[in-house]
Amino acid sequence: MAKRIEAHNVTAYYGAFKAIEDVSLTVQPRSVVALIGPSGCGKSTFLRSVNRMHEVIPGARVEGRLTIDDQDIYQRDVDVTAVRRTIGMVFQRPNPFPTMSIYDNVVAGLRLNGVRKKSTLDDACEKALRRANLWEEVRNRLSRPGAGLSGGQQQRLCIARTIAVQPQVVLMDEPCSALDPISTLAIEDLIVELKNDYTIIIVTHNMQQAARVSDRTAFFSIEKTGDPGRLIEYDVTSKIFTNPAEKRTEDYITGRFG
Ligand SMILES: Nc1ncnc2c1ncn2[C@@H]1O[C@H](COP(=O)(O)OP(=O)(O)OP(=O)(O)O)[C@@H](O)[C@H]1O
Repeated sequence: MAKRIEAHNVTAYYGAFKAIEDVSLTVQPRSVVALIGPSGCGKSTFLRSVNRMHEVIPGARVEGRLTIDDQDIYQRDVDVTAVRRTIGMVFQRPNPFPTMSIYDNVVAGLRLNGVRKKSTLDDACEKALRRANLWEEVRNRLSRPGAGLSGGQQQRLCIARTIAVQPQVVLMDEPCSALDPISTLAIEDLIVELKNDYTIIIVTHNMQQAARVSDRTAFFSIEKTGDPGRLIEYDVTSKIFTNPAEKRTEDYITGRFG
């Protein structure tokens, strides 16, 4: 199920502004990669280019090659909706559909894909909620609004909604930044578990989080304001945090800059 992601010289623009330049990296299937770096260095931009969300912004475009198991997702004949279905995304703030029940939130994507059979939806709902470590907490209130859950539960609901459509890659953009420490640890445990089935890329400002959940870490940075973000160093997470090859990485992780 999980897929390998390869970026080759990915450059992304917002109109004339080049936000990231020549980013090349490979993410192995069933692994977690953390993207770290100072604000504005292009972590979210890179993340959104992996499921073709970047181009949703007017004037935004991507150059270079991005492949998912050798399929170039920017090729002209690629079905963008299919790409986004394969590559799920979890955002900074939990964003359950506010008027929908917990159940309807989880199966929303399946319904969009045309699944109507109640038993199929029921099974998928339970499976996704179990996978997201939320089933026991919500099994008796599936018809209640998703918006009535705590922040941490809402984020796990959003993860359940994302995995219900069986993506192969899950992108997470600071998924814990709005959560308390206990909910954060629950999400981190979940990320580590989900790695058994999915390829995961996570943007995080929290170095301990990157160290706890990721196999590899990519450090992005910018030289000066107005310059594009670049990938400075990409390596096994323990190496990045204990013995980075680049001085700029060391300065960042030790808090000397950024
Ligand atoms: N919609 C947009 N239109 C124009 N420029 C944008 C847009 N979104 C981001 N940018 C710019 O692109 C650059 C990279 O932004 P991005 O959000 O990818 O950085 P980031 O590393 O994720 O930052 P942060 O850690 O603060 O979330 C920044 O200079 C930012 O101002």
